[in-house]
Amino acid sequence: MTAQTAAQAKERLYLFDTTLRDGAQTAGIEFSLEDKISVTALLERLGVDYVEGGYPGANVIDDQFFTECRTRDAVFTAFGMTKRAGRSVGNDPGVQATLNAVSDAACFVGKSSSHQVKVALGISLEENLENLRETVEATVAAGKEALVDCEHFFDGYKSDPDYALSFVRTALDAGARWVVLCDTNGGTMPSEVAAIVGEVSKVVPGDHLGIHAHDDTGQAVANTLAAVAAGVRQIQGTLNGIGERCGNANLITLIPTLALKPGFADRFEIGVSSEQLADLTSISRAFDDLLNRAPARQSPYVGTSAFATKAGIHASALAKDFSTYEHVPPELVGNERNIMVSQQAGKSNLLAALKRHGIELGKDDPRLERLLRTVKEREARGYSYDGADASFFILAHGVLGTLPEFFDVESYRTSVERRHNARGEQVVVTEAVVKIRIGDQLLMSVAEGNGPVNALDLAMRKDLGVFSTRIADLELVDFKVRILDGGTGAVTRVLVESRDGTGERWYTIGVNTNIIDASFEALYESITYKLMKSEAA
Ligand SMILES: CC(=O)SCCNC(=O)CCNC(=O)[C@H](O)C(C)(C)COP(=O)(O)OP(=O)(O)OC[C@H]1O[C@@H](n2cnc3c(N)ncnc32)[C@H](O)[C@@H]1OP(=O)(O)O
Ligand SMILES: CC(=O)C(=O)O
Repeated sequence: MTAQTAAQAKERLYLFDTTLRDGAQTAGIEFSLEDKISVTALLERLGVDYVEGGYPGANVIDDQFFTECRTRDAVFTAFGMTKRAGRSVGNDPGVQATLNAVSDAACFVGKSSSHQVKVALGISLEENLENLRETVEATVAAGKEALVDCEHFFDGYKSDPDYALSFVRTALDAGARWVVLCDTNGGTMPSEVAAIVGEVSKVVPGDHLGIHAHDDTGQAVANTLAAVAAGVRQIQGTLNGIGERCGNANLITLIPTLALKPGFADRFEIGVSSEQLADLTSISRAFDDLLNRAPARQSPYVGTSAFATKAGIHASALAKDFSTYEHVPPELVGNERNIMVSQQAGKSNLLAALKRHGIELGKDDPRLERLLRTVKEREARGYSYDGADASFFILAHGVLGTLPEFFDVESYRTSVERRHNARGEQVVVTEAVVKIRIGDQLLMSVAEGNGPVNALDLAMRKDLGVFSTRIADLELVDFKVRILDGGTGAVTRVLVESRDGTGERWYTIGVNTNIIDASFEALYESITYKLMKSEAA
């Protein structure tokens, strides 16, 4: 068999991301509308097939999201629950909200365990199947791809296999494209998943079956792989494994396993290209930055420790051949090995990042070595360029000597005053004064804001002389602060997210012991990036 026919013989696996739906059920995580739009962009960068954007009708943000957001390539999916008993689909506001959302597909959850139907819904088993059938038929009639999440499927199958299977069959007969077998409580073992999916596959074609696994025994990824090996062809999961309770199957772990490991890479293909795979580490860390949390160092494939070694014996063997202590080359997933002898790997990483920004450098260019040292020195002080690509772009141009000098902030001052106003009410007034030099011209601006950073931002952008029109559509979307333990005292890291009229979003970073100055640095770089972008345009 030639390589081409071998590739053709591979079966397609479909990746369904539920970061914005099940992930939104994670304790401690609340997505804003802007967060949801940013996560969607990350998911499209990654190359998943389906993006489940949320639950229309459940809250205002999800309603807004489904009117304001679209996906480019992925199937945009709205979530909902099957219609309630005793009313028609047309009279069920929940079902209608899901069907009326602007989306390509609708995924409805229904209970496939007879025990759950009796206890949690309190309706007859037949009514539950009827609710499912009518909901799926309405979805198909609305011109949408229909998916059904079979809630409590594995527990339901263990206690009443006939009912669990009749639920699956009803969904398919009504026109569902996918029926997704859910380990809702997350307690099923991989051997049980393999056996049950094996049984289901005897009566339902695998290319209609999906798996949705929770991580309550730390085996969501193992359960997902067991299900794929036993026949399912759609995988549900989330970025970095967030989700209800202990989380969902982690797509960031599953994707490289499916793409690189024997038993999967040779049998299946996924919609993630090798270039997208090489972006995996960056996407995972950008998502953590968006959540305002430190990435887990020991995350498989993408953690900073995933390819790190401290042991001298390992380092010596690695210097001879990296495969001695690495299960896959880190660059395949965009990570880097972290050992004393790894200067080449660091450079390769930088070369890839520079290329993303249209900067081509030779591997022997001495400026690359200087940039690598600068990045490492700054990361040791608290900078993190994985989630701040625009700041990396500016840093690179600075080190390469190609950073234009648009404007210089000669000085700034912020003040916060708590006082009584004329009516005797207590008010807090914040003000910023900024002196900006553009060539020979000195401009001074004053602004009041909600707080010192807001005032500083407004003052900086109030009058940028000849550059004012070029930043007119610049908008600050988000502002995140994290206190880092720098070892010698607390350091503040500020991440600013900006966008402009073209819809492009970029991230800049500032680090300082002083939160205002860290914010100033991130704001200044955001404006500089925008000016460089407009210059290139
Ligand atoms: C396994 C999962 O993760 S499924 C996804 C779960 N996600 C969420 O629940 C997050 C968003 N949910 C919400 O905002 C709210 O729960 C809403 C808007 C959907 C519903 O709110 P409410 O109408 O106030 O109902 P509430 O949340 O209290 O209870 C759920 C109701 O749905 C019913 N229900 C649950 N699943 C289904 C189903 N598949 N089909 C029909 N009805 C169902 C329950 O019996 C209960 O009805 P009851 O109040 O008559 O007993
Ligand atoms: C649908 C879903 O989230 C579950 O069953 O866990």
